[in-house]
Amino acid sequence: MSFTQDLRKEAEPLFEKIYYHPFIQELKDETLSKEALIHYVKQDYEYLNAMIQTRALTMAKCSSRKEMALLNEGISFILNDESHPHHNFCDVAGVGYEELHGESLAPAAHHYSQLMLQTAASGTLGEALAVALPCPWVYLDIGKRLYEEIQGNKRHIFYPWISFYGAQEEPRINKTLEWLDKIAEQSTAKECESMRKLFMTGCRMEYMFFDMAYTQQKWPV
Ligand SMILES: Cc1ncc(CN)c(N)n1
Repeated sequence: MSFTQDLRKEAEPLFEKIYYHPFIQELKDETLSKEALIHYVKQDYEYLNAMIQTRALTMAKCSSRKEMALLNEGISFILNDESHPHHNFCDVAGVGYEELHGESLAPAAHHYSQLMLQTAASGTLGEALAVALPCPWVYLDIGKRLYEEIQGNKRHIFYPWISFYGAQEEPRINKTLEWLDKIAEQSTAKECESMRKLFMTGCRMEYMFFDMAYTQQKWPV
């Protein structure tokens, strides 16, 4: 089993917990509250800014144009495409997208963003890739499963969100998995352990992010 296959196996219970979080289940049932949708978009817009910066910091650690191009694709995806699922949520909630920009980060989104940025700034290339891997990987899993469950129903109110994440990022994720496997092959057991821990924490933060949106988590003081 490759390093990333091991990661995916270890994270299986977390992927399950995320999929069965009420945010995702109510999204599937088209009953998710307007407040949760709005809180999610506000926080995710800022989180994705941090992800762009994370990718840029990671790029500074690359040694080839091929590696840089892959990270660049990830940045372009966020800048040019990832507003589509946000627009879907805004349309359902009946709010304008631009109205939701500029929010300060709630505790879970703050912690997740800082973890990625700090790892990308001061960690190794492998650590930077590992901490940012749950972001596309978890959403691909959710999108595929939801797409199957709604049987590709285009009239589902969240069809644009579901179909977007069910397909778009797969080729790039596969390239990243191969890349991380190569890095792991050349790393010590201690370095692999650090990548593993960061990946698992990233998965936990994906759960926390949906929970934050669902409960509309804010700083209590
Ligand atoms: C928190 C979070 N994680 C992942 C994704 C999917 N790129 C996202 N939009 N937001």
